[in-house]
Amino acid sequence: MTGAAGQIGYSLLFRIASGSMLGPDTPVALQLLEITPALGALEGVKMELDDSAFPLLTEIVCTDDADVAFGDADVALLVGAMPRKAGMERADLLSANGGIFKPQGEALSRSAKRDVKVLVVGNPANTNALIAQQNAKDLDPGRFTAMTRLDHNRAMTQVAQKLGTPVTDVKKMTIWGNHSATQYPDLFHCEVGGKNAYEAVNDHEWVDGTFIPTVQKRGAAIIDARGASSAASAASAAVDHIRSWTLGTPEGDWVSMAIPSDGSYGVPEGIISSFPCTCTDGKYEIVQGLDIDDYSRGKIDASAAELVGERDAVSELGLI
Ligand SMILES: NC(=O)c1ccc[n+]([C@@H]2O[C@H](COP(=O)([O-])OP(=O)(O)OC[C@H]3O[C@@H](n4cnc5c(N)ncnc54)[C@H](O)[C@@H]3O)[C@@H](O)[C@H]2O)c1
Ligand SMILES: O=C(O)C[C@H](O)C(=O)O
Repeated sequence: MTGAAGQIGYSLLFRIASGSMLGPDTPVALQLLEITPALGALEGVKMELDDSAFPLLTEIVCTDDADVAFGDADVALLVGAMPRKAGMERADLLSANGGIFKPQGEALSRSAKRDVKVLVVGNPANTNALIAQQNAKDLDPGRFTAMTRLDHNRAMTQVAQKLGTPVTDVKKMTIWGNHSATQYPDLFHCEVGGKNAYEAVNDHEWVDGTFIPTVQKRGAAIIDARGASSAASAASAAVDHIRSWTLGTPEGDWVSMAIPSDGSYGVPEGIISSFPCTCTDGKYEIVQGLDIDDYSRGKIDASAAELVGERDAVSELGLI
């Protein structure tokens, strides 16, 4: 895990060590990366992990060397990133993150297991994943994913609350596109209690004017309310993403993962965009054959266009 002394790390590490991510029978060795000035704080987190006496936890390594952190890694959680600061232009943000994700991609390529599962959480997550992927010349590009599971979980709860049902009744939620305000949470293919969610809601105004913007802007709403970005829920979503990828998705359901596009659903090939995915035997696959109407088409295309713009910007900066 990178950014291990940060807010998300403080939640995520304890969930992983307890077995939530890889199951109750899988031992966990943690290799934690931080920038040199944060190694002291990271040592404090290690002390607390030690003090929790987790039965599954076999080893904790704290380092500022990416090759040590990624050495023989089965799972790489790229959480540390450069946050947007007041007055920062998008190109500045992409460039600052390129300085992190380019060398980390190179280190993953040198040091991680060939079948490493990479999840990028640090924002802008999709494009940071693309930068890491494009600089990991000796790894299969398909190993690189970005997190839209938090958006997926947020969308599930919004629709469950609207219909007054438990969240366990919500199946086949899909987030399309970028982890940004252009993302498209899709109720047309979602099911609640076995019924089509859009029809069950039966309120287009709510879908268009409340549901979609609430999910799209939830990150900003958390920042406004907490004075800091989501951390425990982001950690929980990262656990969910890797658990689904590793242990599989249940029959009759799917999850949202940002993965390299193969051109499915008209999303330009190569960008790392969110799709409905099933996972079996440690492999993910895009759910095929969904009907996309004009309303959804416009929203999927808008988010894909934003990702193409980000890809072109990092390409111009020489990061990919
Ligand atoms: N995809 C999502 O759904 C989602 C949700 C919430 C937050 N985020 C993003 O996750 C990231 C982390 O959030 P946080 O709240 O934990 O932030 P934070 O600032 O609390 O922690 C980030 C940590 O990363 C470390 N770091 C910076 N550069 C590093 C590098 N090169 N190598 C290793 N570590 C490095 C910092 O020292 C810091 O400890 C942010 O970019 C945030 O926007 C994404
Ligand atoms: O860190 C942010 O900007 C928000 C975060 O990505 C979130 O969705 O909560």
